Amino acid sequence: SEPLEPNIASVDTAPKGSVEHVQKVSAITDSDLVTADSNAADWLSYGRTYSEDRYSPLKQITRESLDSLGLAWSLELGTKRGIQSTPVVVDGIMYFTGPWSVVWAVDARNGAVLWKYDPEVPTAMASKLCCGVINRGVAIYQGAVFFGTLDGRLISLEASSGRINWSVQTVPEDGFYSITGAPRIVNGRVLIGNGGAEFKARGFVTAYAADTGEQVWRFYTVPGNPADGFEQPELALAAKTWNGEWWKQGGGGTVWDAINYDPELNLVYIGVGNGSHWNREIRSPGGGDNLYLSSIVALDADTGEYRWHFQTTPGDSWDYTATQPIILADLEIDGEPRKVLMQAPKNGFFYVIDRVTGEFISGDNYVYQNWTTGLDANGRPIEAEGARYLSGKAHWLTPGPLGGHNWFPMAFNRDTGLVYIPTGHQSMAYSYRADVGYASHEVPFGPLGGNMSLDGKLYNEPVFDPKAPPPGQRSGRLIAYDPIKHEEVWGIDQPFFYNGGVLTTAAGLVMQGDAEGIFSIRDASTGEAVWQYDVRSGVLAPPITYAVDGEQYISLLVGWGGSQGLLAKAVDKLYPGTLYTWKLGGSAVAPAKQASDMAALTELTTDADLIAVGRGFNHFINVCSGCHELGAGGGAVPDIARSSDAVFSIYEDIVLKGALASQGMPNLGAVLNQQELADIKAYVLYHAARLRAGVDPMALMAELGGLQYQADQATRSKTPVNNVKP
Ligand SMILES: O=C(O)c1cc(C(=O)O)c2c(n1)C(=O)C(=O)c1cc(C(=O)O)[nH]c1-2
Ligand SMILES: [Ca+2]
Repeated sequence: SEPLEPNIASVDTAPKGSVEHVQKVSAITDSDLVTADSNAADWLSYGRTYSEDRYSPLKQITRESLDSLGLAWSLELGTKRGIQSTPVVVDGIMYFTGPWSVVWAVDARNGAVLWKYDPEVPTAMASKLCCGVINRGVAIYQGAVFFGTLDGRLISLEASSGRINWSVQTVPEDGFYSITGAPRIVNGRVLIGNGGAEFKARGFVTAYAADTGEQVWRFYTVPGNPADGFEQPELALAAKTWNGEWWKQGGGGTVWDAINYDPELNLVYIGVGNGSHWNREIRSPGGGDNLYLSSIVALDADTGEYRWHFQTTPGDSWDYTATQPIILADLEIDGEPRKVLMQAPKNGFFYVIDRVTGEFISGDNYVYQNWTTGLDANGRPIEAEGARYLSGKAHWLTPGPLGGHNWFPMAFNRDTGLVYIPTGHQSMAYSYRADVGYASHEVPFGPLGGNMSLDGKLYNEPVFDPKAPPPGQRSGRLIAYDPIKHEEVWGIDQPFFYNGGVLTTAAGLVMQGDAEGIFSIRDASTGEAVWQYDVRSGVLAPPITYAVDGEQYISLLVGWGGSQGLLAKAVDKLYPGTLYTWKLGGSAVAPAKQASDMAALTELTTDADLIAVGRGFNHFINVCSGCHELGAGGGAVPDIARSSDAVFSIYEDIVLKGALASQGMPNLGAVLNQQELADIKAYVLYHAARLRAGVDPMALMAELGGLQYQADQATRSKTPVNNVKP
């Protein structure tokens, strides 16, 4: 018999989807969350259970029954921005987030929308985000739906109606903080982190009482100014690993994705991000490990007090965050049962850590990396010569700042013992010249400010590694990794760098959507694709599976965007964001009508010099790129490089006078002057011309990084070019 019925309080009398039904089934308790593993039918929290292994016990959909798998329903979401959310499902009611932190409640049997809540994030917020207007999901508990907003609010909604219970501002309002990650529920509290370490942030995670929104505890990941005193005793110790006046730039260490909980140990595990600035030499001159950057930190769930930490990348200089998803598992290692946590952070090593003590068990490369020659017996990286790029040369390092693995959830299958990881291969020339310094203290992003370029060759002599992916080349690979034998069991190469998160099931299946717009179900033991469906837009989000009324469903949110979607297209046709759901015998037809070919790139040309183009690129990144995905095709937000001549003819009115303010394009008259606007136009037309000439988009990014640097050099003695405040 298959475990297809939820073991949470079900309602027999009220019809599914009615207020009475939703009220009852969304009244999730702590015990429902602790026993979520035995509730095969539902998907109660971000990673399905507290272990966040994304392993579903459902097995109605098998290799054998796949022949009859078909679309049950689909729902168009009216957006063309990136979608990363993991839906949660309880007794046939599904909740998820879309772009701009909008929340949806739908009937999981047919896609009927029960309610939708738009927190009305100010559109100007887009310029304070590294990676698009994305959100990774909600938490449900005691009749409420919790989620974070891009502008830093944590909101509780009534699950049955979408009406607001409470809302709290979780970050300083004047900063560059944002929330993209999903909240987690721990013992009556809602835990939420934030992002912003590419700008100017000091990381922290906060616990709020689920019923009132009152703050219970907050844990800062990096020390502030010692003169102000330390909020937590271990920060005094941590401060000894920092130098200079790091607090002026916040230090970084944002907790923007992984938060796990082990109910038995009553420990919370947080994944801590990169430094701000990226380059330690600027952030903390003279060195230091810079605790707790790029670490996994264990906290007491009740008090938020520090218990232990494991630092994956001491003294991070590469944006090697350790925020990547964490999976809790019980493994037998050298004949001993061990309670472990597993993570594949950006730095290219797959870690198995004792989650009771923080002891390092193993760390192996899951992708090619060249910033170390390996790890020592305690898991500390042995840095390769030149890895800190202080030599006056540009060092071609892999992984680059997008990591060997980013936020895309991996999955662990207890039956095969394998971890399925969506990995990526890419490099960057990290480079620094002390004589250049930073032009901007607001935006320490890769190519900005002249300390790093995307390929470095225009101003610092590059040191290349022939084994690392060369400039402009990025690819993906879904791997099945054995955490005990330390080996890849199978791997599927993928042409594009970013592909979707992963789900695995007790039927021996692994599921993932990819950047080409194909959703694949694979044999978990061999990787063989046994079923595929064309979802027609690049996929970022992970699939989930659930059961209602004895039928198993698979759902996947589709919508291309995020940090890669801002730069590069996935497929040539643009479809609106869509939620697809399949079941055995499903015969629904996918919506077809709204597909549109991309508008052609403009053929207008520019006679501006390359310095103006470099300046324009700089302004574009600071002011425009939060919304406009240049050259990528555009979606709800038009691609400026594909504007019509008519649009270009009123370009100044649009940007400096608010001609399209009613359609969401802010009036930037107070932000940009006419010269800056002319530079941006020069850049846009240059970009379009280079793409029309067939230049690879990633190689073009590298070229533009160099032009930006030259422009910065040219204007450095006069006005800093990087000081535009959005
Ligand atoms: O340092 C940060 O605060 C921060 C935040 C985020 C985010 O909130 O999405 C990303 C990153 N860093 C980051 O380094 C990164 O590679 C990244 C990729 C994405 C994405 O959505 O595709 N977000 C983020
Ligand atoms: Ca980052």
